[in-house]
Amino acid sequence: MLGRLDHVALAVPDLDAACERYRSALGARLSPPKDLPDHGVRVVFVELENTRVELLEPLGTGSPIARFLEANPAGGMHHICYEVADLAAARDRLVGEGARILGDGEPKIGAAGKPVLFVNPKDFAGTLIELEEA
Ligand SMILES: CC[C@H](C(=O)O)C(=O)SCCNC(=O)CCNC(=O)[C@H](O)C(C)(C)COP(=O)(O)OP(=O)(O)OC[C@H]1O[C@@H](n2cnc3c(N)ncnc32)[C@H](O)[C@@H]1OP(=O)(O)O
Ligand SMILES: [Co+2]
Repeated sequence: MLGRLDHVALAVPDLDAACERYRSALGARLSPPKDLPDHGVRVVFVELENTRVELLEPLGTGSPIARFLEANPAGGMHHICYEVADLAAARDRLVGEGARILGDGEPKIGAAGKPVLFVNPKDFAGTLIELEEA
């Protein structure tokens, strides 16, 4: 069911500061910042040869990463995102395996313009998983 690793996401308290650190200390290639009000985040991608790292800052009130940053004020690894060929089939399979899909269970359009879903971290070894249709 699993395709390639699309991204690893880091929640950061200050996106501009994180970008500057990645740019100057690591020589990283960064995407332009993008606001995703539907998801409550502002995002920049660090482009790598084999995958991407997603830097996330809270946007607006009720951001899903706000509480994470309260618990981890310096930031930290927030989720991993796997590609799947068929998101509805992947969701149905996971639900059949007893995993809980977050939200209303319906896909939303993610930062790459593709449908995404999130799986409860309590059902996957404490790691929040995002599934993205390839
Ligand atoms: C889609 C756009 C973009 C993209 O790539 O395309 C993105 O990736 S946007 C990413 C931001 N969106 C989301 O994360 C959506 C899914 N997340 C959620 O619905 C919530 O963040 C949720 C349910 C995972 C946690 O909600 P909340 O923070 O309100 O809950 P608590 O603080 O009460 O935590 C409950 C419990 O879960 C543990 N937890 C929270 N976040 C994580 C995490 N990222 N990884 C692992 N575990 C997490 C937290 O420690 C609590 O554990 P407990 O043992 O009960 O103390
Ligand atoms: Co993501």
